[in-house]
Amino acid sequence: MTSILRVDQVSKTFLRAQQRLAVLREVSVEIEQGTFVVIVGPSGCGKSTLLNLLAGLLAPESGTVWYQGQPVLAPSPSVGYLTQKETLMPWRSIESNIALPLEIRGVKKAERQRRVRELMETVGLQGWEKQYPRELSGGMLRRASLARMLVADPETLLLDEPFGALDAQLRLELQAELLRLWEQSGKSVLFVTHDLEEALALGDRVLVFAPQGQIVLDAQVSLERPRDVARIRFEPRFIALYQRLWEALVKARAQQEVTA
Ligand SMILES: Nc1ncnc2c1ncn2[C@@H]1O[C@H](COP(=O)(O)OP(=O)(O)OP(=O)(O)O)[C@@H](O)[C@H]1O
Repeated sequence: MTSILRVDQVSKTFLRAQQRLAVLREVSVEIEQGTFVVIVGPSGCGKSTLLNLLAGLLAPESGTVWYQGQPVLAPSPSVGYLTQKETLMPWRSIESNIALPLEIRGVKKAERQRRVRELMETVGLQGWEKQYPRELSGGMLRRASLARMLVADPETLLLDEPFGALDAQLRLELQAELLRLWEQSGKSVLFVTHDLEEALALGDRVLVFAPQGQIVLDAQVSLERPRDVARIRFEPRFIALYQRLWEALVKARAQQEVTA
């Protein structure tokens, strides 16, 4: 299999209270084309920073991030990024927020409208086209952001805790929808979550990060597909994998306490 994303010996620091804080230290990881890879790890271990580097929003201090064999120097239309924080524009209606990536690419209005309607239906937001972000619940805003990320059909998706704030039912619905989209499209996905059940229900592979992006476990999730996200958690193999992830996470947290 060919890797679509490659992080090669990447380090990143931030300045905090006049001190250099090492957030990623010589991190190397490869993501194979078409796979669904999940990252879990304690808060502050550098997951979002890694996604920012992969999205071309930050530059590494040393090492290189590669996308399809080219160094990443700026954001690319081939890579969709759903950040942890909502970034919908408050002055634009939901449909015009979702249409924005197509507008930027100069897609004609009729085609924009067709794609936006299609995506709004996919994420269950039909009827909310003319509303503004302030009129939507947190879950609906997430769905709108998901639609905006998908509208221009990027080949690789970076998702940072996309379903964290949703109620359990909606979360399962959107997980199932994302899996369906992914299974039909052959896209590559890198997904960050704190929820181990979500990681195992979705991923082909789960990476457990410790502080500074150190990988304490790289686990293949050999559960059959397509998956029923609601039921898969009751399978014995799922439970065994959950236990492995949990133990790795405990180890990662212990390292965090040592470095804190
Ligand atoms: N722009 C910045 N300036 C200074 N420090 C930063 C900046 N961005 C992130 N950090 C710090 O870098 C560390 C890693 O942050 P990051 O958001 O990558 O962690 P994370 O693993 O995604 O955490 P969480 O699970 O809570 O989202 C944190 O200590 C954070 O405070």
